[in-house]
Amino acid sequence: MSIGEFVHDETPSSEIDRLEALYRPLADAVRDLVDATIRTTVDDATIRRTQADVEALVARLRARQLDGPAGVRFNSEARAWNWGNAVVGQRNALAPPLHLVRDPGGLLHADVVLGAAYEGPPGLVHGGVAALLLDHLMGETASAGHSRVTLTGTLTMRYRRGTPLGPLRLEGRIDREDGRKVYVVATLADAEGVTVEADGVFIVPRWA
Ligand SMILES: CCCCC/C=C\C/C=C\C/C=C\C/C=C\CCCC(=O)SCCNC(=O)CCNC(=O)[C@H](O)C(C)(C)COP(=O)(O)OP(=O)(O)OC[C@H]1O[C@@H](n2cnc3c(N)ncnc32)[C@H](O)[C@@H]1OP(=O)(O)O
Repeated sequence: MSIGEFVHDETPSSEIDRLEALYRPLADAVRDLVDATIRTTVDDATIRRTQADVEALVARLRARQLDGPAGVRFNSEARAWNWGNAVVGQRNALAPPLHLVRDPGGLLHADVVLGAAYEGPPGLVHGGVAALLLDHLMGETASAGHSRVTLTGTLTMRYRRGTPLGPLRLEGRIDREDGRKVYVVATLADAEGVTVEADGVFIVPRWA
């Protein structure tokens, strides 16, 4: 099969910390720009002027850039960084981003606030976004603290009721394992309780 490489990169963790602290506020500002673009009600001239400003900023950043996506890199200290990841990427304004917390006992959880950029039905989280976030949390759950690589094999969602935009919690845990197959269960919940239940088979690929 073909997959981009996990690249061994000897950048020290302290330098990764410094770079993340540099880029995170930029990604936050771009995320805010996305939200503002959806919700603004300013006049036409202001929209056109803002578009020109944003185009100038894009040109400034593109003065020097990677040829392709950011990929996943890791160093000998077992520090991994995947800055472009659609769910947790520290430099990706499309990612909420999810901050995953590993609890004693094997549960993995994340608290997140989803705004206007993640809307599907009016006022509700897009079903595909719910699946995106759950998929990632479940993949990380199956990978057991990056001790192994797993890929999503099959993912099943049960949407029990609409998930309102706003503060949400995701939780995942390993249900059982069978050879290279890791069965994971997870939930997405608002303050009133579970809105989406997911179960999936995550597979340690033959090549890993
Ligand atoms: C190397 C250095 C590593 C360093 C790592 C460091 C840091 C890592 C840091 C971060 C990681 C970053 C992100 C990861 C976290 C989350 C990402 C979210 C998850 C995703 O977003 S991931 C993308 C979507 N995902 C795909 O893109 C998969 C495409 N697909 C394939 O890559 C293959 O298809 C694969 C691998 C699935 C199987 O390939 P294979 O050759 O290994 O499997 P094989 O045929 O040997 O089957 C073995 C047993 O699994 C059963 N089985 C097979 N396929 C199944 C399926 N689909 N569903 C249910 N069961 C299935 C068989 O029935 C058999 O079962 P049995 O043994 O009982 O017969």
